[in-house]
Amino acid sequence: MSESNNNTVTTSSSWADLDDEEDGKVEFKGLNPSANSFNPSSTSSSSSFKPTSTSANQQEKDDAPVASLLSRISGLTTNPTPTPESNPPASGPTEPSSSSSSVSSTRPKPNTSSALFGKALAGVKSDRPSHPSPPPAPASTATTAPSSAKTPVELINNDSDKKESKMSGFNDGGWEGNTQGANGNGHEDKKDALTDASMSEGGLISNDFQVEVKLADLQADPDSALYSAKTFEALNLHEDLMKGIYSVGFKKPSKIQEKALPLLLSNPPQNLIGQSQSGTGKTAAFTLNMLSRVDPGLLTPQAICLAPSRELARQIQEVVDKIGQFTQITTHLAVPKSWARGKRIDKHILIGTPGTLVDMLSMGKRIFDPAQIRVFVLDEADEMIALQGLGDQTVRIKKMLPAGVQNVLFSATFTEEVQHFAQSFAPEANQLFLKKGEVTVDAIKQLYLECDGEESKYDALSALYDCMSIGQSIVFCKTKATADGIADRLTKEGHQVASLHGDKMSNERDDILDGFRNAKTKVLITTNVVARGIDIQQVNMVVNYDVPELNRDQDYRPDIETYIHRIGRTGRFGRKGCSVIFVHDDKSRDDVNYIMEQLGKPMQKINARSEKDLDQLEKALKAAMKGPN
Ligand SMILES: Nc1ncnc2c1ncn2[C@@H]1O[C@H](COP(=O)(O)OP(=O)(O)OP(=O)(O)O)[C@@H](O)[C@H]1O
Repeated sequence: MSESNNNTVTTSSSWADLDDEEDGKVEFKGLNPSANSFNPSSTSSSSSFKPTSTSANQQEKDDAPVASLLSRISGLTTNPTPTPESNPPASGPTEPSSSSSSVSSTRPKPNTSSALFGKALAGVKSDRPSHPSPPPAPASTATTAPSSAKTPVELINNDSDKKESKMSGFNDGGWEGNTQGANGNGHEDKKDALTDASMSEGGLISNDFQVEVKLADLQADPDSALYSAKTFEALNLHEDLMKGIYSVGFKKPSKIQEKALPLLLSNPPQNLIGQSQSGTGKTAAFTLNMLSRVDPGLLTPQAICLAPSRELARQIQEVVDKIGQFTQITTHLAVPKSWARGKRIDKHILIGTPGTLVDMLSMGKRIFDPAQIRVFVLDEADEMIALQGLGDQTVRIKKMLPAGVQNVLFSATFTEEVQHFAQSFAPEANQLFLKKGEVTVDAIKQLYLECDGEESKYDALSALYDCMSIGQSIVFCKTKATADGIADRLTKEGHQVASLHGDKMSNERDDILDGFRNAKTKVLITTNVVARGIDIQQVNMVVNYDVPELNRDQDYRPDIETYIHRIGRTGRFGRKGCSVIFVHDDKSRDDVNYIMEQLGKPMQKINARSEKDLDQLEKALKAAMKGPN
C-alpha cells in the first residue's frame, strides 16, 4: 500500500473496536478540534461573515436582486445583528448533466443524454450495443481476497496523525497486490477539468459562472473522499466493464470504490458493509460487483439490489445499464406494476423496492428462481434494515434467498444501533465505516436562516427563489401538504417549481423527477422521498424548509441521518453545494443546535430580519454555488 494510503485508513481488529462508545467519543474529539468546546449558539452569533474577495467581485458582476430579496421578506428590519462568519468556500467541480430516463419494466436502451453521467456519455450509442464477447464466468473477474479481509476497516478523511492502526496483521497491502501498477501520484490528468461552459452545451443551464473543475486534483488529495492512489485498471475488472467505466467518464476510483471493490470482488464472495459520504460513488462500487458476478449466459435473475424509493431504484438501474452497456447483462426494474404474475423474468439483475420483491417472491419460483441469486445489495442500507423503516420486508426477502448469497450493504449513515442490525444481517462482513464527525462532505456549505415565524419561512423561501434557480435546488418539507402548498403559492407568484411526493401517481413522479434532471424545472419542492441517493449533479442548493424529525414513541428529535442525506443531494462528487435550514421558533432553534452538535460542524447563521445578513446570505449562496474564479 502506498504511503499516502496508509495515511488515510485505519484498520480495526474487531467489530467491538468500532462499536465502542468511548472510542467514538475519542474519534469525535480528535477529528474535530472545535467540537471539544463546540457551542453552536455562540459559534453562530459571535462570528462575522466575510465572503472571499474573489466571490465578492464575482457577485458584483452578477448584481443579484438583493433589494427585491429584501422587499419580499416579511418582517424585515434593518436591525443590526451579529453577522456570521464563514470560511471561504472551497473550489469544486461542476459537471453537466441532462436528460431523463423512461421507466421500463425491462432493461432500457442506453440513453445518450443520461442525466447521471452528463457529458461523459457523449458518444454512447442510443441503442444498446451488441457485444460479441460476453464476460467470462464471474470468478475470472474477481480478485483474490486477503486472508484478513473479514475485518473492519475504517475510512478516515483526515490527517495521518489522527489515525491509528487498531488491527495487527492487516494493512492495505493485503490487497495492494491487486493494484500494482496503479499511479500513486494522484496527479494523473489535469485535463479532466470540466468547466461550467459544458453545462451550457446542452442548453440546459446557462449562467455566467466560470467554475473550473479539477477532479484530478480532488482525487489526489488524501483528505478527500474522492482520493485514490490506485486505478480501475488495477482492479482486474472484465474488459467490457472497463469499457463501461471509460464510457461514463470515470478516470480513477473514489476512496470507497478503491477500498470496497477488492473486498467485494474477492473469492469466495464475502459480505460487505460500506459507509461513505453522500455523492462519493457507492453506486458504482456495488454496480461493478453485481456486473462482475452475474453469468450472462444464465437467463435468470442472479443479483438483487433494493432501494427505499422508486426514484432511486430507477436511477440505480440507469447506472447499472450504463456501466454494463458493453456486456450482455440485462436489468429489470422491480417496482409496482413492472411485472406480471404469469410472466417469468429472464433478466440478470433485479433493481427495485422491497414491497415488489416480496410480492414477486411470494409467487414461489413462478416469477424467478430465488435459488439463483448470488448477490443481494441494499443501497441506503440503514433505512432498508431499520426496524422503523423497511426492515421487515428486507428480512423477509433475505430469508428466501440462498444461504450463501453475498450481502452488500451501503449507506452514508449507520447509527451505532443500525450497525448492530447490519452486522447480524450480513454476518462476517468486511466493514468500512467513517469516523464520527466525518459523515458530511466539507464541500457542502451549511447555513441556517433565522425566520420570524412559520409564515415568514415562506416569505424567505420566496425571496430566495432567484438564488435557488441560479443552478438547481431541492426544498425539503415535513409533509406532502406543505410541499404542495408551497409549490402552489410559489407558482402563483410566477415562479417555476414542481412538487414531488409519495401521493403522486408513479408516472407523474417519474415525469417530475425527469423534468428536474433535465433542468426543465429548477426548483423541486419535496418530502423525504428524494432525500436519499438521488444524484443530480447540478443541484447546488438544498433548503430544509422544515427540520427533519424522528418521531419515536412521541419523542420528537431531529433526524440527523435524514438531515445528512438531504443536504447530500448537493455537493456531489466534489462539486460545491450549499444547504440552508430554516429556524423559526425555540424548538427548531434547539433542533438545529443539536444537529450542529452531533455533526461537530457549526453552521453559519443568517438572520432573515437583517438586511445585512440577507445580503450576506445571497453572497454566501452564490459563492457556494460558484466557487472561486
Ligand atoms: N470514480 C468516479 N469518477 C468520477 N465520477 C464518479 C466516480 N464514481 C462515481 N462518480 C459520480 O459521482 C456521483 C455520485 O455517485 P453516487 O450517486 O454513486 O454517490 P453515493 O455515494 O451513492 O451517494 P449517496 O450516499 O447520496 O447515495 C455520480 O454522479 C457518479 O456518476
